[in-house]
Amino acid sequence: MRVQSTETGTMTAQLPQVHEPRNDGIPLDLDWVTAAQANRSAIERRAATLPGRRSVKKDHQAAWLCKAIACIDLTTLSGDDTPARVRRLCAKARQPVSPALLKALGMEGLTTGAVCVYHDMIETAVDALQGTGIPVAAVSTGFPAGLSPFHLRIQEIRDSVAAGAQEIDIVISRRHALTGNWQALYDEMKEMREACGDAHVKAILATGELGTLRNVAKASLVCMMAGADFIKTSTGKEPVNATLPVTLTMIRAIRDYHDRTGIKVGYKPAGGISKAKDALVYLAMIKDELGDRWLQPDLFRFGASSLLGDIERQLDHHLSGAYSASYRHAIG
Ligand SMILES: O=C[C@H](O)COP(=O)(O)O
Repeated sequence: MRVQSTETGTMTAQLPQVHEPRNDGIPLDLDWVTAAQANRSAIERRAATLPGRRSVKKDHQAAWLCKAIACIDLTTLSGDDTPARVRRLCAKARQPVSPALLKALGMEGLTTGAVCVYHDMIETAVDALQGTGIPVAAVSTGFPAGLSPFHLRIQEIRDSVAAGAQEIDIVISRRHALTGNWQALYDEMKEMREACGDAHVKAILATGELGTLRNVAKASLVCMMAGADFIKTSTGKEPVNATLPVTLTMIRAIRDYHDRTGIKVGYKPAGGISKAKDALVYLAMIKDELGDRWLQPDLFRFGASSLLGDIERQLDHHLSGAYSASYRHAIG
């Protein structure tokens, strides 16, 4: 059996990579930013209907779960990270589920989208992923608070790129959004994007600290105008991380930006996404709001440390009819 279809159309778990032009950004358009709205009650009503709306079963579900794996930034961001833990994570990224399972699903060669680590672990990860094509993403700029001196944050980006990170997850200064200083946010983001060079940059908004969905919408637009390749919800360290209302707000900003500029920016929900069924809701929402093109790793990622383990468990169940113990899928 090969898992290649979904309930609503054909989809392989790893579609051929299409290369979009990067988002080089546009001048800050304050009129557009100021006019951005987010109707919290309407967004929350819509978000509340999402989990029950689309249910995918059997082979369709397995295809969507393989798609989710291909879009995971498999993450470890702990104070007690060690090279050995990062090497185990990289082994999991290379072979996210057991060879027998992959063979049965016809998904040999499936990998996660990236491995995401702190700066100090980049070289270990690059070494462990050699020959796989799996990029290393690094959280830089004084993650998670982003409050170290600005020149050090810029230097950290440069150091992370020099160490081999192909993707840089930066954190924005929340105070710029909270005080409505959109020019400062734009300038900061632009300088960070420049420091990344050819490495792609994901702008972490830390939405749980931005106060309102309207701020989330505005900060999303400003970061895209300043050249973010992806906008990302959270560090995983805020009290509230990725949510469905925040996701609707951010992906509608992405849609708006695409409608007006023709440029596609990626989306990364991160923090607290640990269940396969939640991943399916996110994928269905992306399909509905942005379309199939965004269901590829160059435009969509999950930032997650433990989601892969639950997906593996569900795929195991799909083939064997029985649930394995979660300790069998410890990493990821
Ligand atoms: O960017 C990724 C997040 O830090 C991962 O969060 P998580 O550990 O809640 O999955």
